Amino acid sequence: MSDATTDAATDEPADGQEPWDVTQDYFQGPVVMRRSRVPHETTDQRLLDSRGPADWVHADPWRVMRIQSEFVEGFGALAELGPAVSVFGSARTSPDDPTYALGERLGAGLVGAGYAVITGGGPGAMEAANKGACQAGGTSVGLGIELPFETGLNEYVDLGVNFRYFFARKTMFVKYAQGFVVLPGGFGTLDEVFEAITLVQTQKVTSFPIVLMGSAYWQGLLDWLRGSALAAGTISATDLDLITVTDDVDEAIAIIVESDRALSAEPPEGTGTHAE
Ligand SMILES: C/C(=C\CNc1ncnc2c1ncn2[C@@H]1O[C@H](COP(=O)(O)O)[C@@H](O)[C@H]1O)CO
Repeated sequence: MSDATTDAATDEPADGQEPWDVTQDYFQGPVVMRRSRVPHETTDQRLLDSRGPADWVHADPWRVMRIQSEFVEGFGALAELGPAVSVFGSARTSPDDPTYALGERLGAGLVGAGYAVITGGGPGAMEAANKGACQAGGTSVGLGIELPFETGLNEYVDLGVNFRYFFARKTMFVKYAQGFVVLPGGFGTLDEVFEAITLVQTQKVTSFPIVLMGSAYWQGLLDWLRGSALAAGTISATDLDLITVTDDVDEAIAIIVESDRALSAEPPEGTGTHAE
């Protein structure tokens, strides 16, 4: 669409029209422009004009809108979820691996204790926890992530949200869960565990339980945390208390239930005991 006062192709004043008055202040929201800064087109013109390069679609301000929309969609989908636990674990755990059966028992047990199960919605350990939750008749949630190799949400997800950005998705895992249970996993799982530990350790969130399942798998990491990180003074002994390790599904669930109960008995947010 072209403007009444300029020729669309050249931005010059159209025949018989007055040029833009560059002696007048030009207001664009809070911005004031004068002389050479006075634009030759209005904001509406730029919005309604479909010609020209489309590079702006890939520019950061536009990206911010997409990021914002992921938060809005995620909050909207999960706001009424009720009590939930986020379960993490390897995307590569095969259905015949004992960890898969552990994930199924965990998913079912969490449902039995009144929790929805939130996972990354992918294959492996995520699928196992969703399967257990789904088959136990509970709420099985998958927060998928757009990856170059598309895997899609596993078939046991009943409520799914697909994210483009990892950080928006990670907010949902924390915001809507009463605790984290972590099955054996690789880099993705480690990232999720350590982000949770960091949030609790720095008191950026109300403390929540982080339970690692599979003691044999996690032993090497715990040894390193004690033998290297603690020994070097990069973490403190109390930081190690932020995680619990167990092989027992009932114990993992009991830890979350107990923490949930203790938190419910605490004064509500805003009374000085919680971090913003
Ligand atoms: C590797 C394969 C598929 C990957 N698909 C994923 N879908 C959803 N979420 C994923 C996926 N991969 C990683 N994640 C997240 O990280 C954790 C698992 O990562 P790990 O490196 O496998 O431990 C998991 O909790 C997800 O949130 C095809 O096999």
